Amino acid sequence: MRSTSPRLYLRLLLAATLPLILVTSTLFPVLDMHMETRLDGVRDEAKGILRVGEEALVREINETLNYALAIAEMPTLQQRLEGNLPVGEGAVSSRDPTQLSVFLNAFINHTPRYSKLVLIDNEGNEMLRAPQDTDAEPHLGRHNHAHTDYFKGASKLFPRDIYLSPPGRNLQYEMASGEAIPVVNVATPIFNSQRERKGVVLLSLNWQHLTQSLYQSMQVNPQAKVLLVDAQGGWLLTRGTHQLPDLSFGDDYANAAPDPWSLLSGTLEGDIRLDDRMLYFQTEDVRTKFYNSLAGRIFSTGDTLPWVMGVTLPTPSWRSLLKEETSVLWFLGLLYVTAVAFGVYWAFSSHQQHKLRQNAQQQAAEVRSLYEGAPCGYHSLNADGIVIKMNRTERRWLGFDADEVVGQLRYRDVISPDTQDAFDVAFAQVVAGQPGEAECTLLTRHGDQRHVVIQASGYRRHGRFIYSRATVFDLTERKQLEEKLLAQAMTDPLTGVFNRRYLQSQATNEISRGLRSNTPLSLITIDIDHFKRINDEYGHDAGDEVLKRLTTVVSGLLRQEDLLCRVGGEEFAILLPNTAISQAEQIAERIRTTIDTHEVTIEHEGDHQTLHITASFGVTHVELNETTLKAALKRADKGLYEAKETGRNRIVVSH
Ligand SMILES: Nc1nc2c(ncn2[C@@H]2O[C@H](COP(=O)(O)OP(=O)(O)OP(=O)(O)O)[C@@H](O)[C@H]2O)c(=O)[nH]1
Repeated sequence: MRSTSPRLYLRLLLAATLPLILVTSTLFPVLDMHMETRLDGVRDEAKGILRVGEEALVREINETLNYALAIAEMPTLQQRLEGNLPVGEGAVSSRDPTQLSVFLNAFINHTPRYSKLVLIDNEGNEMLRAPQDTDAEPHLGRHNHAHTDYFKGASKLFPRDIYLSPPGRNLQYEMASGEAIPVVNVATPIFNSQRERKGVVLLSLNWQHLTQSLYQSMQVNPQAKVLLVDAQGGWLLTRGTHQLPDLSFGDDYANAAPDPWSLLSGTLEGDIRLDDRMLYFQTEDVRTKFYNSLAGRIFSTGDTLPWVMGVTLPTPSWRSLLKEETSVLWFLGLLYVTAVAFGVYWAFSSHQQHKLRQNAQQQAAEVRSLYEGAPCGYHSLNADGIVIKMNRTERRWLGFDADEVVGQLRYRDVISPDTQDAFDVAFAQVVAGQPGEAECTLLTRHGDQRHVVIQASGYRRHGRFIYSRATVFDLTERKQLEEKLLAQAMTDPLTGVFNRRYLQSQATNEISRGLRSNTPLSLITIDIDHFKRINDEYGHDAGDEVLKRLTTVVSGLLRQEDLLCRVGGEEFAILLPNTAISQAEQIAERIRTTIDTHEVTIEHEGDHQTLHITASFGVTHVELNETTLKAALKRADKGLYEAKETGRNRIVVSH
């Protein structure tokens, strides 16, 4: 339990976090695509607004160019320049009362995009000015424009070519109604009908008016913010950006916003993300981008062209996207909850499975331990009798390691030759589908023998024998016990010699052996004389002692193959294989003499008593055609009886 709980917690944690990661990683690209689509929409809208602004800008500039050209080609204007001497010192054109002057004044007054119109001769002298009440620029000494950029620029141009003074930081200011307004000067040369250069006409474009019309045209979306910067990063509008609201004309946008500027200045067209806004921009070069214009070529000086024009619009945030896509949110939530539910189910079920697996493993280990350490042997054999499995107990009996038996050992080879037949029969039964059992002797690696009984059955699949499963019980102890019990059953507990039952069982063997070898078999019966007296005089224990001593003495006089048995209380019998009756008589005599001369010392009432014992004997032969010892015993007893009757301590042979 100590190790499974953290495992469960870990699984639950995984169940909660993995779905989140999976769902997010699956749906993020979809939402991201949504976001991209929105951004594309914003980009398209910005492009559209920029297009409108660009048209307004180009229109304003083009109209100015066209007006400048139209004025330059007015015959009266050319005549004015040809027919009059240049205006001298103090003789300003604003006081010219001619019809031309009236016309031009009216034109300027009714077109607010222009702040002034100036007619300049070839020497730079101002010939005419409209409106008349416009003060001459303070930097123009004596109304001479000879040193101005527009005069110098336009003086070299061909007909219909235009000079555009560089706006931006070079914006020129002039006073109008007491305030300094920025202007952009547009100048074009004036030629007469003989194509002689006669002077220059200057038209000043009120930049404030232009930017105003830009704002009006571009603020289709009230959230749109306009950007117009010259090539040096000079700010060209009256209002600032969303991020830099304090910017005003001529300010250094490049310095104030270096990051966007580095991108703006290096690319012709594109978009940039500025925090929560998108800036769409493109370069505008009014020198080349003109249409519906009568102008030839357009020139300018300085390095402030082209301008960069742009518009910023707010970009959608993730929050706003999700707010709009509530169905997606619901779907996400549902998906996540379902995934977590599945995850939790998985965590619990796999935890349960883990526990079951652990239990199964534990049980398997227990079964394996029981199999290996069982007090009996287990083994499995394939159809060829090769060991495919054997438990530790049986391996230990045989003295082999696992790798020496599995797939290596033919089980029949460890069975003693005399029990191999029994094994073969039982194994054949098992292979045939019957249970088989055989008592065999196993030959161990160390040369020992082990008596076992093997009980086996076969494992079959689709009616085919696959392998046998055998239980091997060790019979050694049982055999020993049996032998012990048998020995006990056949032995006289007092004297340790065999009893009557054993004598009778062995007699059959000895009779048949004698028959086979054609050798005689004799029998002696012995009965201690007056044994009752010993009991009576010295006690039963003393009698027992006498019986034991006598047995020892008699045993010492016999051969290995002779069989001494106690057949009654104080009566003994000796079966003598390969012994003729005459030899048996001699043996009986030797025993009788030994007993007679052998004194037995016993303890009686604290004293040592020496007893003289004698015994009587009956001797007979065993007929080899008899199957039991019954008749021989009877004959011997007859002789014994006779010996008793005739005085004891004697031998009587009965034939
Ligand atoms: N101490 C002892 N006495 C036994 C045992 N078995 C039998 N006896 C005794 O042996 C005696 C046999 O006596 P009897 O059959 O009358 O014969 P006997 O006294 O030996 O006299 P004879 O055979 O005629 O010489 C009995 O008193 C039995 O009680 C025994 O295992 N131990």
